Amino acid sequence: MLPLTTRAPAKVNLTLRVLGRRADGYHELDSLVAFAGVGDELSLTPGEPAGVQVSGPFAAGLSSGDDNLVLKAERVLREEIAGLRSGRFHLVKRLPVASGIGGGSADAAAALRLLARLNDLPPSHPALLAAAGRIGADVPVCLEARARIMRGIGERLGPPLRLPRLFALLVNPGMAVETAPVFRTLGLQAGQEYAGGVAAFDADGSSPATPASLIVALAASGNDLQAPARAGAPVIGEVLSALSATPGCRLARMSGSGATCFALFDDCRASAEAGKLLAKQQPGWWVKPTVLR
Ligand SMILES: C[C@@](CO)(OP(=O)(O)O)[C@H](O)COP(=O)(O)OP(=O)(O)OC[C@H]1O[C@@H](n2ccc(N)nc2=O)[C@H](O)[C@@H]1O
Ligand SMILES: Nc1ncnc2c1ncn2[C@@H]1O[C@H](COP(=O)(O)OP(=O)(O)O)[C@@H](O)[C@H]1O
Repeated sequence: MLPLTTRAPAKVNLTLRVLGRRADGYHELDSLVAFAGVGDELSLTPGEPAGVQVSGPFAAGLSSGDDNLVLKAERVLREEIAGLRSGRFHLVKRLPVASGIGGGSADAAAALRLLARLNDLPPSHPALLAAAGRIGADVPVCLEARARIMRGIGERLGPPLRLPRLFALLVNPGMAVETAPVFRTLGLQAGQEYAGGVAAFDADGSSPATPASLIVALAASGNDLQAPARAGAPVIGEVLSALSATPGCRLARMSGSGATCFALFDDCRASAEAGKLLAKQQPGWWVKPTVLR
């Protein structure tokens, strides 16, 4: 049987506000999430022996064992849907691992979408969202991979937003950053509220209509995890400085818990030129011009 395929686009937290810490230790967030043109690719060949094979530029160092989030997604969905049909996955890993752009979450969400197709489950089947929430905090927003406000620990999703296209440059300095220690560095006790900065804009209202007005709204907000991540990985400060210094950069910020940062530009020529410049200055960094939407 022919493989089923899907893309697993990178998630970018355009803003990320921490509102407090829950009794279970997880943090309440308010984050405007968008998705990039760059991503992993996942395919599923029905009927073949179970497992995942990994290839691509970031395959090294990523396990193809049970801890791969693709296989975790399959396991969790199997617990929700008795008699689930599956097969062998092939993951082309193009996104840096543990990098704040949710590559693993995107892969898990992609696996859920492929399994839904194979088992004739509609995309709105409640088991898919239930499974997504059990796999990881970022997986629900990656299921549909459309821009929206994400709240709670990631399970409360606003309606899809029609954001103007943003011309962006994504840069990762090649340092994996674990998420949990970054949250811990905020130093919040269970039940404590956090007076972070302002949210980007009201999730239920309309978003700014032009890229320029959206960038102005974004600039008034921020990422509350940026300072704690920088404290543990000072190279993030170097990435932000390098991005801010590129001609035409309107905003430079970290995504998620880092270390990937993004810069926003007025057009695709400016983002491409900035990409060429940075790739020359820092040949060891992952540098990707892309469109966020
Ligand atoms: C920070 C964010 C922002 O989108 O992105 P990344 O940096 O991972 O891309 C996410 O909230 C990450 O989501 P995800 O990576 O799925 O997190 P999980 O695997 O569920 O949790 C990893 C660890 O992060 C902490 N965690 C995660 C989410 C959250 N809202 N509060 C937390 O305190 C917990 O310590 C948890 O044990
Ligand atoms: N398919 C996968 N892709 C990326 N990371 C994975 C995958 N499966 C398991 N992981 C593990 O999940 C953790 C988070 O990875 P990732 O989603 O890339 O991070 P982030 O959300 O910070 O971008 C990493 O420690 C990685 O080893």
